[in-house]
Amino acid sequence: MAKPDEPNQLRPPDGLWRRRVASFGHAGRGVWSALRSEIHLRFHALATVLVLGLGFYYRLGRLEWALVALAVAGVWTAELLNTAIEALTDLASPDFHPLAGKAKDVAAGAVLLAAAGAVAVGALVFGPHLFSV
Ligand SMILES: Nc1ncnc2c1ncn2[C@@H]1O[C@H](COP(=O)(O)OP(=O)(O)OP(=O)(O)O)[C@@H](O)[C@H]1O
Repeated sequence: MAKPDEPNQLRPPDGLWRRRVASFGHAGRGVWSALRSEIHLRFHALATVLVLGLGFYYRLGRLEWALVALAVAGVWTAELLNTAIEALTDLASPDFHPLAGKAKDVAAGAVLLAAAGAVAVGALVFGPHLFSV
């Protein structure tokens, strides 16, 4: 245990804490701004609420929740990165450029893959609950 007159190695300086808290604020602002500008994200928010509701209704097990959480987080992550890449692409290349198109297409492809994975997880996790008699 650190003595009172010794600097505590485990505790970052105050400025660092402030910056960490500020980073959370920036991240939250990013999600909020993407939610406001992207209709797809609002759809994901609705789908997330529905999936969480279904999960509680069917009393999913721990592993099932883990899979659902990963699938939901995967789609949100892909969609937020896609939004960021679209914004950067529009900034860097407002005019038509094949590379700008490629960047946007690849980012959109990531969303498509994440969404396909989430659909598969949803079918495998909720299917047996929905169709069991
Ligand atoms: N600057 C550009 N240069 C070349 N192709 C582009 C450019 N901007 C967009 N594109 C092409 O048009 C497609 C659609 O781009 P857009 O910016 O409208 O995104 P989007 O798919 O409509 O996404 P969102 O609906 O989330 O805004 C891109 O995937 C890309 O193929």
